[in-house]
Amino acid sequence: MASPYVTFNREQWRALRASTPLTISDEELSCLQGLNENISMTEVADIYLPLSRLLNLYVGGMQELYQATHTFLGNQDGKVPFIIGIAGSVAVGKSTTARILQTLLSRWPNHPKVDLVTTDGFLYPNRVLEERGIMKRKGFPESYDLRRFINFLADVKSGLPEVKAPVYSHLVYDIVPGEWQTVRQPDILIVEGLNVLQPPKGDEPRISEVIVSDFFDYSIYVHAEEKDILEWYVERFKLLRQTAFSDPNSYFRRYASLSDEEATEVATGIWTEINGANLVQNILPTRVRAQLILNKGQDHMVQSVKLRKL
Ligand SMILES: Nc1ncnc2c1ncn2[C@@H]1O[C@H](COP(=O)(O)OP(=O)(O)O)[C@@H](O)[C@H]1O
Ligand SMILES: CC(C)(COP(=O)(O)O)[C@@H](O)C(=O)NCCC(=O)O
Repeated sequence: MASPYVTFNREQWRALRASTPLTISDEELSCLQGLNENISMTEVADIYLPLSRLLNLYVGGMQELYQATHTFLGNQDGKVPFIIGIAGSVAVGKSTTARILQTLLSRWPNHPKVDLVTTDGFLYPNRVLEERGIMKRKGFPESYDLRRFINFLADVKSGLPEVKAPVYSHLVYDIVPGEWQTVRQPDILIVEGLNVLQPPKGDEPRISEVIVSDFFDYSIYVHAEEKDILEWYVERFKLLRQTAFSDPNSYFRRYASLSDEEATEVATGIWTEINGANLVQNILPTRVRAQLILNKGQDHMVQSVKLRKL
């Protein structure tokens, strides 16, 4: 079967930036660096600027279509946000990709308001996970309140003036009761999480079932070799000892005093038992549904980009 994707190497992808002059100010550069001090600015220029140009063309196309409908109907309905889904493993770089795109996309005059929501807010609270005996399944499909997530997306897409998403804290490792993120009719909403391209539950998809990706206007999968992702996961875990784990409110206070060797062992154990298993069983199989795949190398640099032809 012919591949539905066109593959670009770095040079070919970088060249796609050329036809629209895109410049980035020093202020914006330092803002991006502030998101993640490890981001290389070459990477932003070569990979993420062309991607923001592609997305800008898609958003512009959709805005024109909505305008045509409004003209035809003679009404002035509320704005409908363009929704971008970003999928991939724990620690592959979804949040970093999402925040770079949020910053770059908000520079375009026709869609300045770009909001970002992470799907961890739709995890069940620990109390429910404990009741169901699935505390060690955080991030697996059954750990999310899918109905709530779908309702949230439906409300955003129907143009409601204000839609609230629950908030998850990595520090306390639980949903924060009474805390909400409010989405107010952005031009673009980026939705980032492990599960955003997941198919319907069960072996037999029901025809009437709505799935998360039905609400997406565009979808991106961030991919890397599992051995590299594990390395980034362990690295991040070790760094957290000096930051989040040392906080008195941290759920993982006991990890703050681990030696390098112990930290590597604990992180690798969590990876094998939870995040790696979830990657293989539930996340990687969804890659084929993405409209665009970013293939990252060991140094976090994108080596190739796959773009769906249709
Ligand atoms: N483009 C990048 N360049 C350098 N480091 C990166 C890049 N993207 C992610 N990282 C690093 O990899 C780790 C995982 O990234 P993160 O965005 O938190 O992943 P996720 O949201 O998928 O869990 C972090 O330590 C982050 O600093
Ligand atoms: C919170 C997560 C499930 C990610 O959620 P997402 O925002 O992708 O929906 C994940 O980061 C996590 O905490 N996994 C559990 C195992 C671990 O502590 O790494």
